[in-house]
Amino acid sequence: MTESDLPVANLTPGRWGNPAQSVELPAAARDALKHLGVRRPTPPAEAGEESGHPGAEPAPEAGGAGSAVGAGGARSAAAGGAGLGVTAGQLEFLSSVVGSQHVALEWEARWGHTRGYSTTDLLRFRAGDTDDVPDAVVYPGTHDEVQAILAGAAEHDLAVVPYAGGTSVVGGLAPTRRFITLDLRRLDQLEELDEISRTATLQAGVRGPVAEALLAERGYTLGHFPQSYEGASIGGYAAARSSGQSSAGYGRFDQMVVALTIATPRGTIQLGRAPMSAAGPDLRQLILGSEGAFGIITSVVVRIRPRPTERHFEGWRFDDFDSGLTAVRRLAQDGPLPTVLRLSDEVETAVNLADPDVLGGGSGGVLAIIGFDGPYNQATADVLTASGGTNLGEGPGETWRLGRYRAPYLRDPLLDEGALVETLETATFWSRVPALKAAVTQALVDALSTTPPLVLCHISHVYETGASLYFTVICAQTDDPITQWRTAKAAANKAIAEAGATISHHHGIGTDHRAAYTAEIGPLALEALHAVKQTLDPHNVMNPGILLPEIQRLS
Ligand SMILES: Cc1cc2nc3c(=O)[nH]c(=O)nc-3n(C[C@H](O)[C@H](O)[C@H](O)COP(=O)(O)OP(=O)(O)OC[C@H]3O[C@@H](n4cnc5c(N)ncnc54)[C@H](O)[C@@H]3O)c2cc1C
Repeated sequence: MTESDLPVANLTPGRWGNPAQSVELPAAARDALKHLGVRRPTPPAEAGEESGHPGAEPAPEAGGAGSAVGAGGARSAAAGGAGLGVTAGQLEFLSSVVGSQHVALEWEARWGHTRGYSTTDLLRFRAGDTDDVPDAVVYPGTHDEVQAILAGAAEHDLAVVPYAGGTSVVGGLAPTRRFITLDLRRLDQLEELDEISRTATLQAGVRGPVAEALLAERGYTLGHFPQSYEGASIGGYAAARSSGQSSAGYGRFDQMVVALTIATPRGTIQLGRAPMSAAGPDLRQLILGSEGAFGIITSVVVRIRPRPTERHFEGWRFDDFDSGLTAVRRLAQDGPLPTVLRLSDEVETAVNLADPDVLGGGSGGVLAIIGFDGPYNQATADVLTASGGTNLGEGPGETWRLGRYRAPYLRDPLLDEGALVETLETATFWSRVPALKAAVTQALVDALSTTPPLVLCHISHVYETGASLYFTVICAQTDDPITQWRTAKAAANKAIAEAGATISHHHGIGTDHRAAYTAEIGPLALEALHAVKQTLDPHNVMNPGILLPEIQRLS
């Protein structure tokens, strides 16, 4: 099975993954949770029930995103009457642009576009928290429709949140004002494939597996495989500077983008006339990572590569994280890099390996995974051997490859059992990696001292000058797990800032990281970004409070 065979997961609100493939927690994991003091919480409130949010109408009988896109969405809800989140004038405007059948006001569609998939988001779903529910969900079908909505948004007093796959884990879909959601799923085309230049023009709503399948038909791959691959979309990858598990071989998503089109409230901008250019600053980089604050990316031109005819994955053992770190740094700096390069620390190795004998007679150590899209490269293996690594063969590599999208499925059953489980990530230069890892781990342990946590860490994105660190935290939930996590996350953010690292390597900023981001870039850089926002979005209709703190709106 390869990525182009995987189906798109139709995510349900508040629970990760393809509902048809939910996973059970292994019995051994349940036992392990007892050692962390994890106890099953009292049954959660029925998610999706109304809780008096000012814009919420009584839940209608059926509907949902699927039926909303179908016939009669706006008409039927409008006929339903009182308490709609949008005014008649706003509804008339939206319907005039996209057609009333592409405006959904039903509760189920709006609830299904509420927030994203951070653990805090999931806990708020479980608590039935209806803050952040959009007033309407609109499904534009063309760039021009997106452009027309943004151009008229201020006049109709609408704040707009673009929604691609909905997998944000940083509060990127929860703005600071009431809003409508523009779901881009109808922008689902491979517009052009230039085999001579090896580029593909993909619309923003194409989901990861669909992009791979469309390219596979022509013998190509994008090579972008984040762990959210089953749900996330091209537009979201670009807007949040995503990085996939094969980044060592294919690069980050922002490195793949050669051109893009963005609709802003002031008009359309097209960037990228050539692969590289000395014509001033690279404005593509201003839009990549802008998380909808300046406008909506409607299509991107990405570099593509021939589909590999063979793939190899294998596991390697190192005595400890430090020796593994030296090995992956050597590969990152002097090569040859594999396509996938991943190093788990001692705790992550112990937690993830059901069979510790994989590492050789229970002697401890840490696990590294390397993968090649294409022929096996013995020179890579030679560097690992010279750095003290032991080749464990294909078994652990294949286990990782086959389970790579399943790990996030465990979060919901863990939450069901009463565990708090969440991830965070950062990046720094090689010389600072050990201190950063120690500082973040200590901050989490201290902040969660009443529910002692397991803190797992791995490296899976490497550069010549540094790497990202990805942490997973597991502990017992307190009675207020949302505050519990926010406190721990604040401590981790502080440790990241004090260590001179970045608040995010690939999850982005959203609302959760906004304060840390503004501190990271400083007041002058923030002012410059606000000036860009003021120019492209003078009435602040785009993603208010996401990425940037809100500024005063022009009247
Ligand atoms: C289980 C899980 C695993 C994950 N693993 C990874 C990983 O391995 N690597 C990684 O990089 N990320 C990962 N993420 C985070 C997330 O999947 C990425 O940030 C992804 O890029 C978001 O894409 P999306 O299509 O879901 O975007 P959305 O969540 O819909 O949107 C993200 C942000 O961008 C804005 N936006 C969306 N589309 C556009 C557009 N066309 N133009 C302008 N703004 C837009 C949204 O308003 C929002 O602020 C993971 C998330 C989960 C839940």
